[in-house]
Amino acid sequence: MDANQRIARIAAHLHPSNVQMEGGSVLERANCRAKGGAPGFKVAILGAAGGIGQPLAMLMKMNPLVSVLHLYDVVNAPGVTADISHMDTGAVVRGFLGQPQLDAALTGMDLVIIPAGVPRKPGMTRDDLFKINAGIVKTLCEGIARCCPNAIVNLISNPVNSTVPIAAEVFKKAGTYDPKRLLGVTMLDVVRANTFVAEVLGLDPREVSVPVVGGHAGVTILPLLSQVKPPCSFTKEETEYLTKRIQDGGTEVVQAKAGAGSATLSMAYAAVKFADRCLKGLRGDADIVECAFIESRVTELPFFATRVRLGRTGVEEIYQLGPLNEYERVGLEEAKKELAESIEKGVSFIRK
Ligand SMILES: NC(=O)C1=CN([C@@H]2O[C@H](COP(=O)(O)OP(=O)(O)OC[C@H]3O[C@@H](n4cnc5c(N)ncnc54)[C@H](O)[C@@H]3O)[C@@H](O)[C@H]2O)C=CC1
Ligand SMILES: O=C([O-])CC(=O)C(=O)O
Repeated sequence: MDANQRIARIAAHLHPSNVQMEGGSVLERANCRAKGGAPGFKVAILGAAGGIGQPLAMLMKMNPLVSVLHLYDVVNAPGVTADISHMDTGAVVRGFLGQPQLDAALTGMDLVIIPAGVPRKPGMTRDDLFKINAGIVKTLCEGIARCCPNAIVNLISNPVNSTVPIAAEVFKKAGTYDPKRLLGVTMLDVVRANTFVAEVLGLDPREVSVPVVGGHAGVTILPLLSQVKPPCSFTKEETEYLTKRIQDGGTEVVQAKAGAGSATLSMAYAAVKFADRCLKGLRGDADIVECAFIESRVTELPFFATRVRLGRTGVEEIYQLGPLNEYERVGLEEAKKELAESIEKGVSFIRK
């Protein structure tokens, strides 16, 4: 490239219309750069302009495993894309606005993260979001089936206990379903459990690991405090306090935000932590074990969150629950009752 060409290119970059949106010549340049850049994974965020989406996009732009980052939303995708694209990290960022650009956003992706949909307000349950979010997840998953059927999907939109079964049914209908690649994100429950347990034990949360199984709503969130690492024991009061605090962590934030939404920053942190583990699995790293809500035979229910091993093909091993104490056995029965209904609601939304 000679000096004139370089200047023309810089000038084009400075022009306001030069936000890297789908369909322009800048996209072609970005494509060239992406090819010449560091090898890495292609990641799309659907709902990238939202409360979770924006910090999630920022943190994914900082992830060295990502070479291309597609930001899709039905509003404000150009603004968020322009902003994030100025970060001097490796990933090339492109924005996609509205349904007509969904397919372009998804084509070629290795990992799709979905935080699209409405959040709770005080007094609502996650299930109250079903009416709106079920349709959003359906539409987005139809796009994934069309454009990147082999991508790993990290589903964040609530109610996760129903949206994951919805996604599975959409993929089955399209003939693209692979249960190893569909994961409901329950990482925030683990992140909260690690934090609250560490507080009680007087430890650094980074030293604590709490398996959280079941699902992602109220009593379906089942922390296995008998399996905490490092090994420890809790009094009955501590067990009850911790279990309830972990189960109600989302509501704690919804109430504190008083109508301005639900957890966004801690969720973006948890989503990036989880996505990074999925990418490391895809890369072939060994011993990548995390909790996720997936198709499972660990219980009689078709979906259940447990610890899973992630690898090149997604979920490569699903771990059993391990020994439960009496408190956890009672909690498990309660969790399964509610979970069964939420799963059925999701399945019948597509099969109806
Ligand atoms: N799995 C988990 O642990 C958690 C899940 N959530 C859930 O994540 C979802 C998003 O939460 P927030 O980011 O706080 O909400 P938000 O309202 O701030 O953002 C949602 C974004 O989705 C976009 N959107 C709506 N319809 C869309 C469509 N058809 N295609 C693409 N984008 C679309 C909106 O334009 C908006 O930018 C909610 O359902 C919330 O309940 C929230 C926290 C934790
Ligand atoms: O509570 C909510 O509505 C959002 C959520 O899932 C969480 O923070 O765990």
